[in-house]
Amino acid sequence: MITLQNVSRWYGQVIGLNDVNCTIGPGLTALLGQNGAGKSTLMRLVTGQIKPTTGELKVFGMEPFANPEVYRRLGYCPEIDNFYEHYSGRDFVRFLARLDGMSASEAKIRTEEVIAMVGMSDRANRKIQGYSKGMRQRIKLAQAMLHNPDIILLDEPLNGLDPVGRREFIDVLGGLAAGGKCIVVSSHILFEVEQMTRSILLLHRGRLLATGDLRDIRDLIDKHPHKIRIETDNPRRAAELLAPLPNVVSMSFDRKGDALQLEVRDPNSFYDSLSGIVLEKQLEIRSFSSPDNNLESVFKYLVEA
Ligand SMILES: Nc1ncnc2c1ncn2[C@@H]1O[C@H](COP(=O)(O)OP(=O)(O)OP(=O)(O)O)[C@@H](O)[C@H]1O
Repeated sequence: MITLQNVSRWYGQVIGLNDVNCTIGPGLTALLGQNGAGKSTLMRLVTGQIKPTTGELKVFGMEPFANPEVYRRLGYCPEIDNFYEHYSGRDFVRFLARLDGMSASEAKIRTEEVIAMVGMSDRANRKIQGYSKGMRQRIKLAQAMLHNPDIILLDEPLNGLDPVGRREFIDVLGGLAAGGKCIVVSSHILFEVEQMTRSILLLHRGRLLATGDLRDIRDLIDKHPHKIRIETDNPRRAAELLAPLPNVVSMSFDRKGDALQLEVRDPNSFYDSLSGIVLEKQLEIRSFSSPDNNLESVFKYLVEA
């Protein structure tokens, strides 16, 4: 549905997207990258708001810039909110349906359909100004679906959502993708994307660093020693019990003496062994965390790999 061939976009002296080649088809694809990676630039290019400086961009086989034929089949949820806050969600969506050219009765029917698709039927009469972030995202998505587009792009839709809201919204997106739509979602948070899809485009400083299955990238990361921090009242005992495990590469104590830092290979099998030891030897652990489980580490691994 979307193809980019050697697409670059410059903003004066600044490069927003650098020689990107990719195709995006039906299903849910995540654009993953840190701030400034080029995610919004790619979305603005695909939605025809800006033109590539060089290269060829096709959406449904056509150039999207200033092309209403493409716009009719695209839905877009920008990162910013731009609602009439004193409208109810239902009135807002119906108003946009009318702007889209639907008759009053068509607009009424279609509004109910899209509001139901995003699970807002029972709450859409409340004023938008009192909505949670999750409800705002749902209404934004509802209005983007009014004209039944084949491609829907959402810029950082999970920002600020609590875990329940995030799960629910991901389920709504998953449902649309399963129905054959092409859903493109940008995010800068790795674990958010992992909950959402396996299909990713990894952007870094305007370049496409990796595409495909997130699990392959995970495997690549897991080949490197993985840092794990275990907080416990007795780090020495923890060290004694964990040192014999085959995947532990190194260990050090935290200066305050209440944590153990480890480097392990194959973190999943380490976690399996850890839970066995905790139960069998009654090792008390307050918390454990993996400072490596973030996007920066992914880039570090990929760039250095
Ligand atoms: N209108 C603009 N004028 C000048 N530079 C821009 C403009 N828009 C984006 N850029 C630059 O292009 C690069 C890519 O920005 P872009 O907004 O696409 O990244 P992003 O991944 O969406 O990041 P963010 O999550 O911060 O929006 C950045 O270096 C940014 O500063």
